[in-house]
Amino acid sequence: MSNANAQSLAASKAITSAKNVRALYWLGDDLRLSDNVIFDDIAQHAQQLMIVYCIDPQWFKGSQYQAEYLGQHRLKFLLESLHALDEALNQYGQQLHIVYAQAQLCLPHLINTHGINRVYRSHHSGADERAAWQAIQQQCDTDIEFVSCTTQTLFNLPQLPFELDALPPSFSQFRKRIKDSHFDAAKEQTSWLPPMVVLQVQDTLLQSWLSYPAWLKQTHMLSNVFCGGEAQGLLQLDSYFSSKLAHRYKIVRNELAGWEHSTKFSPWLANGCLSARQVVSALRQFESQHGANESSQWIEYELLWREYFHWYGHKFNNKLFCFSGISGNKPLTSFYAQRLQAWKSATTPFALVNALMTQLNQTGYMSNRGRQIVASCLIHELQCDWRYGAAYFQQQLIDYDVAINWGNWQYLAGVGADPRGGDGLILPSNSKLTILKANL
Ligand SMILES: Cc1cc2nc3c(=O)[nH]c(=O)nc-3n(C[C@H](O)[C@H](O)[C@H](O)COP(=O)(O)OP(=O)(O)OC[C@H]3O[C@@H](n4cnc5c(N)ncnc54)[C@H](O)[C@@H]3O)c2cc1C
Repeated sequence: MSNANAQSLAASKAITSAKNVRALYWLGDDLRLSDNVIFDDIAQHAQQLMIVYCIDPQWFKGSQYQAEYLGQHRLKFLLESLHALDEALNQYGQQLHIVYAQAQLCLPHLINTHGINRVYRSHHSGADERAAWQAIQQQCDTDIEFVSCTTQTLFNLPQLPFELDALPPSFSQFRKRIKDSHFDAAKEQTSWLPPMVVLQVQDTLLQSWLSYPAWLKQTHMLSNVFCGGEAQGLLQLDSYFSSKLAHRYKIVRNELAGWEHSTKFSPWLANGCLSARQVVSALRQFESQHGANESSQWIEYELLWREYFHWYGHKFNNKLFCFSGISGNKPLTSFYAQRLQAWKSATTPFALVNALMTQLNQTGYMSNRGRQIVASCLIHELQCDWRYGAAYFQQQLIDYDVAINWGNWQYLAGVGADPRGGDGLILPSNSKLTILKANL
């Protein structure tokens, strides 16, 4: 199934007229009702609906890079986002079913036992997520329709002025190419959703998936300044643009700490509680009221970095996780257990790195410049394989986003896009200490 919204939705409309649609919406990084093309399509074409989010038990097992997929801070933000969405859905007479099971295992079962004939999913920039989507399709009858739509990026694939295979090799070229392209404005929330598909609760398999372990609910013990959910994301959007902070963004965005030095939209964007289009709409409104300057425009520039990495993830698939990245050149680094452990536990010889890692460990967030510093330290000072750092960020960051995270790590390791750097921080190897000294 193509990810092109226009094409998949047009196809789904043609089929819709002929049948009664019992839809299943498998949620991922699209935890919102507003500006969500999938909910809009469901409202128009489905007669019944089941909404599911799968928490995969594998997420809590160690990976090959000695980190979990999902740490406590991420889990807390995710659960808050899911519960907020469930509450919002209740207003529509709907419910979010959170199942503790691998999607490839439980979704085909749910689809087959509940007479589902159409499945929706947001098109994901992660290779594993896309593989899971394919695996589910292969386990279902061929007359079930699978519809995948873009909800994370500004542009849809057909709106890009090039084929995905021809994605420019550097961010600067990407930015030039899309300069005159247009994306859709953010949309309002749907006013209606179809009634629920009634769950076969006597099904013992389903019962076991619905009763997820008690420890999963313990994350409220953690305190954090960030709170997940669409309403909280919209509140942060409103709060940021109600002030004049955007007029100073470029000047202060590289500060290492401070709530107001950057937008802090990333956790909500990563979980899809906010859309990039909503951010751009709010930014344009701010600029029409208060005027644009270099700083306010720089917010859109950073969102284009995000956009670039998303399409980069779509294009390069598993190369995102390769030691030699997309460049094919292996960095001169290795795996050093003790150095990695010192880095993770904030006990390196570098005070600044330790302070930043402590911040990450305690909150699940770190500023962009902080991330660049600790990543450069792991790669260039401690000479560790960059993938161990990327995997630790994956576990810890509440704004973890597969393409942005692994793309930025590749970039800093010199094996990704634009390896000579476009953001002013990539250092030649003989000046690797400069970054630490400059910030001490
Ligand atoms: C090694 C490393 C790993 C990173 N991992 C992630 C990640 O997993 N998830 C994530 O969202 N960001 C990641 N970033 C990018 C960036 O650090 C965060 O997006 C930013 O710090 C989030 O804070 P903010 O929302 O206040 O950003 P702002 O400075 O206010 O920027 C606004 C938005 O622009 C986007 N953005 C900003 N910087 C970047 C960037 N370098 N690359 C792509 N998009 C950007 C984000 O969506 C951000 O919310 C990483 C950066 C590095 C160096």
